[in-house]
Amino acid sequence: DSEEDRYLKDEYYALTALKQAFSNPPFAANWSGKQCSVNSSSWSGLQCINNRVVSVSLSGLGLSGLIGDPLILANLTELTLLSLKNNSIYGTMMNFSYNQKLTIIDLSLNSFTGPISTSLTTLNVLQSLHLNRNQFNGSIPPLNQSTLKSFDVSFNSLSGEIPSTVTLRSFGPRAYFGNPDLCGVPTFKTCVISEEKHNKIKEFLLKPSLISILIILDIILLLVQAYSLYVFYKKSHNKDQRQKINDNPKTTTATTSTTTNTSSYIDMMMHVDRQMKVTLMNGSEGESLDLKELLQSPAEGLGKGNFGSCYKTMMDSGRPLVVKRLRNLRPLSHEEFNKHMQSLSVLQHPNLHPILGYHFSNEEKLLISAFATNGNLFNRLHGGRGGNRRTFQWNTRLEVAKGVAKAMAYLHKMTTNENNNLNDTNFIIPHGNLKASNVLLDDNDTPLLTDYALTPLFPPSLAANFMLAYKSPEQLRWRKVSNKSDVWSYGCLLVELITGKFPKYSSPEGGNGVDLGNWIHKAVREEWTNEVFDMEISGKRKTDKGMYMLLQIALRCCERSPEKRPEMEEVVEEVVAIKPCMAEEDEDEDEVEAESTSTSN
Ligand SMILES: Nc1ncnc2c1ncn2[C@@H]1O[C@H](COP(=O)(O)OP(=O)(O)OP(=O)(O)O)[C@@H](O)[C@H]1O
Repeated sequence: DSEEDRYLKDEYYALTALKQAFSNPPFAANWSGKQCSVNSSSWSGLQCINNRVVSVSLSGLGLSGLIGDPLILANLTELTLLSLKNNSIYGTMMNFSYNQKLTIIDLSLNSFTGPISTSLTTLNVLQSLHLNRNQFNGSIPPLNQSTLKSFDVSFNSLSGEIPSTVTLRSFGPRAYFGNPDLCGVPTFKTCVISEEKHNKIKEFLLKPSLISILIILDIILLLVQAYSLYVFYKKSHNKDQRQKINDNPKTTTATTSTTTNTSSYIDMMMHVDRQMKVTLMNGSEGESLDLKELLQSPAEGLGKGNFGSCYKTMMDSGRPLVVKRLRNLRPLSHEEFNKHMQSLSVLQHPNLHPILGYHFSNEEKLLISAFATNGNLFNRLHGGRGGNRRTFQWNTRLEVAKGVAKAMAYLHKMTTNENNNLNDTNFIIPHGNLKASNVLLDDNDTPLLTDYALTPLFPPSLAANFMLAYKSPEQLRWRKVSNKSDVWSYGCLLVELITGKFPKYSSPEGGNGVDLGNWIHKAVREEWTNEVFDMEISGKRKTDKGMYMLLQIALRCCERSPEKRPEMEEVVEEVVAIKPCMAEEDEDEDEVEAESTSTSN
C-alpha cells in the first residue's frame, strides 16, 4: 500500500465505526464504496480535499447511539469541521488529540455526558466550540487559544470555577448560562463555599459513612503503597550495580539530561506489572530479557524526546540497557505493533542500533536496546565546549559520516529492493527522523543509527510535525517522509558535523542555531567557505582536503530540489573515498608519545 492508500483505509475504518455507532442512520446505504474521490464525496455529510476527509457534518439527522470509543475519529487527521449538532447521541466526549486541524466543533443539542475533554486545549487552530445543551459535567478545561472566537457551553451540568484564561473570560455570561454549579467571571456567581456545602463537608468528616470509610482506607492504602515503593526504590538504588553506573565516567557524556526521572519510572513499573512480557526481536534469541528484572533494576533518565522518554537501566549481570517508553502512538492493535516490530528485526547492519525486544500492553509500549557507551553525536559534537571536552577529531568525524551514510543507504536499499523479504505492506523504511541525537556512539565512536523507520507507528500529523529535525523544503510543504528527504537530513547532519553549528531545531538559548541545509549554500555563495569549519578540526593546521570534499557532498545533499540530490548509495561511494588526514594521525601519535614520556618521567 502507498502512504495515500493507508490514509484512505484508516479514514474509511474511522467513518465506518462512526456509522456503526448509530442505530439506523439515514445515510447507512449512502455511506458505501470509497469515501472520497479527490475533492468531492458521494457520502452524505462529507467533504474531501485531495482524497482526505476534511469535514463531517451530520446535524439534525435524528441520529441516536452511543459513541463508546473516545478515539473513534483519531484517524481523521485532516478533519477541520465536525458537526453532530441536534441529534440524540450519548457517551463521553471524543478525544481530539489527533485531530489537530479542527477549527469547528459542534456537539450541541445531544445527550453527551461526562467531562469536557482536555484534548480540546491542544487544538491550536480551533475557532468555534459549541457544546451547549448536553449533560456534560465536571469543570471547564483551561482553553486559551487566541483563535477561539465562538464558544457555548450553556445548559449542561458543569461545575466549579471557570478557569481565568483570557480566552474563556472573553465570552459573555450567555456562553455559560444554565450550569447552576458554575461560578466565577463572567458568570455573576462568586466562588465561595456555601454554608450548606461547608456543613455537608463537616458532616461528612465527622459522621463516618461507608463511603467516607472507604475513602479514608483508600488514602491510607495509597500512602502505604507510596511508602513501600519508596523503600523498594531506595533499596534497589543501593545495589552494587548502581555503584557501577556511578563509577563509570562515560555515563555522564552519554546522557542528554543527567536528571533522574524516577517518578515516571516507578509509574511505568506499576503499569507493566500486570503483563510482564518482553517479546524478543528475531536475531536476539540468545538474549534473556526479563521485564521484571529490567524494571526493578536501578534506572536513570536519559532524556525526553518527541515520542517518549528513555531510561538507562543496569541488569544484574552488569549489562546496561535502554528502555524507550513510547508515547503518542496512533491507535494500534497488538498484532499491528508486533508485525511492525518483527519486520524491523529483518534490518541488520553494523551501523544500525538493533532493538533487542519490546513490550506491548494497553498501558505501555516499550522498546529495549543496548546502552551506547559514548552517548549520542549531538552531545559529542556540542557538549563540554566550555572545558572538560574530549576532542572530536576530524578523522573520527569522517568515520561517523561514513558509518551513517552506509546505514542510511542500507535502509534505502531495503525500501527499494524488490526481492527483500519484507512482505508487510505497511512497511516504510526511510529513516524519517535522522538527527544528531539519533546517532549513538559505541565505545570506539562507531556510529549507530537509532529510531529508524518508526514513522508508521505514529499518527501522520504528529509524525509530520515532530519527525525530521532537519526538515527538507518539500517535507515542510507536503509533510511526507521519503528517501530524498532523508538525503537532505543527511546533508544537514554533515554540515553540523563539519561546522559544529547548532541546528535551528535544537539550539540552546543563545546558541545561534541555523537552518543548516539552507545556511550552508549561503555561506559558500558568500565565499566564507574557509571560515565555516569547526575550529576544533581546522584551527591548529591547514584545513584538510577531505573537509572540502565532505562539504561538497553536503551541498549536493542539501539541494532544494529533491531530484537534484544524489541517492544515498552514491553518497556512500563518495564519502568512503575520502582519505583520513595523515597529519592528524601523526599528531595523535605525538600526543600519545608525549603522554607516555611524561608518565615515565
Ligand atoms: N540506546 C541508547 N544508548 C544511549 N543513549 C540513548 C539510547 N537511546 C536513546 N538514547 C538517548 O536518550 C535520549 C532520549 O532519546 P529519545 O529517543 O527519547 O529522544 P530524542 O532522540 O532526543 O528525540 P526523538 O524522540 O525525536 O527521537 C537522547 O539523548 C538519546 O540520544
